[in-house]
Amino acid sequence: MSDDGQRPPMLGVIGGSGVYDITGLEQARWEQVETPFGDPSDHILVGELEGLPVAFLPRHGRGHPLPPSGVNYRANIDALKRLGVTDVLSLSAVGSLREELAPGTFVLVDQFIDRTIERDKSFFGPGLVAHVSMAEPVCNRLADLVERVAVEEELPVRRGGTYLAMEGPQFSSRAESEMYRAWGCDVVGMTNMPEAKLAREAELCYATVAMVTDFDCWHPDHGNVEVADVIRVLQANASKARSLVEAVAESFGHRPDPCPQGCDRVLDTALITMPQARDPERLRCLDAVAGRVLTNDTE
Ligand SMILES: CSC[C@H]1O[C@H](OP(=O)(O)O)[C@H](O)[C@@H]1O
Ligand SMILES: Nc1ncnc2[nH]cnc12
Repeated sequence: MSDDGQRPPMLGVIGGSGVYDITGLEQARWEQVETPFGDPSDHILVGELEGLPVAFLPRHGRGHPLPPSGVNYRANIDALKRLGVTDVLSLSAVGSLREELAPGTFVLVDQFIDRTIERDKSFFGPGLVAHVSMAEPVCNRLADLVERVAVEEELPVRRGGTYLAMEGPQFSSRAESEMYRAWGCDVVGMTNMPEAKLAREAELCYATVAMVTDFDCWHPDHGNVEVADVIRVLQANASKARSLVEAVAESFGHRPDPCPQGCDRVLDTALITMPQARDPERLRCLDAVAGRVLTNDTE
């Protein structure tokens, strides 16, 4: 932590389907990180990119053993924070719900609708209750940077869009797909919730590059989505995603600090349980996620 209380920048990258490593890391090593919430999806690849400390975590594990509902999202976010990560860039495969978002498009989503039902969605709970705002779930500072770099790299990028997070693992029925379109959603995936909620609770800046791989099942001129389509499009785009990560790391140092949106301070106003009613066991588990605001409780 620096004199002004800021943690030095460190980029965390969560790779989704088809992105199980990143390139260009110096002093790269896979590290095992233990958390009070269980095991992360895999060991975490730590190193430096363009002088910036970077941590990469494959969301489904190397080789993709974990389904979307089996990912331990709390452990993943806790582990990244524990390593010193300040900003999380999520790379995610999504289906398109819009004619103009063709496969190959990189969408910098700015909103989410959470329809997942089987996941631990909060670090907080009995013994320490917190309510963070999800009104603006994506960090604009990070998204601005990714957009600028993507434009420089001449990637087909679109700023803004709503990501519908479904439970899966089955893809949507046509009625569901049409309903998401009627709701004004732009893309559909299975993983960004509760990931974005947990990143917010952990005071991490979070942004997603949603890489469109298919038209789900609503488009009359395209067949229904299959895994093979997703992988084929992702393989065609994986090198673009990797060079985007390298370029983001290169530009990362030149940014205002602290986060203008306040992502790194949300817990200042979120805790509601009075100090005398807090559960010491819960506090111990929150050492990485919320240690900044709990130092008096745990001393
Ligand atoms: C392989 S298609 C479905 C799968 O792909 C997406 O994963 P991720 O967001 O980690 O790239 C989607 O959410 C599903 O988990
Ligand atoms: N059509 C789709 N639905 C849900 N998740 C996806 N990931 C990639 N394509 C998807």
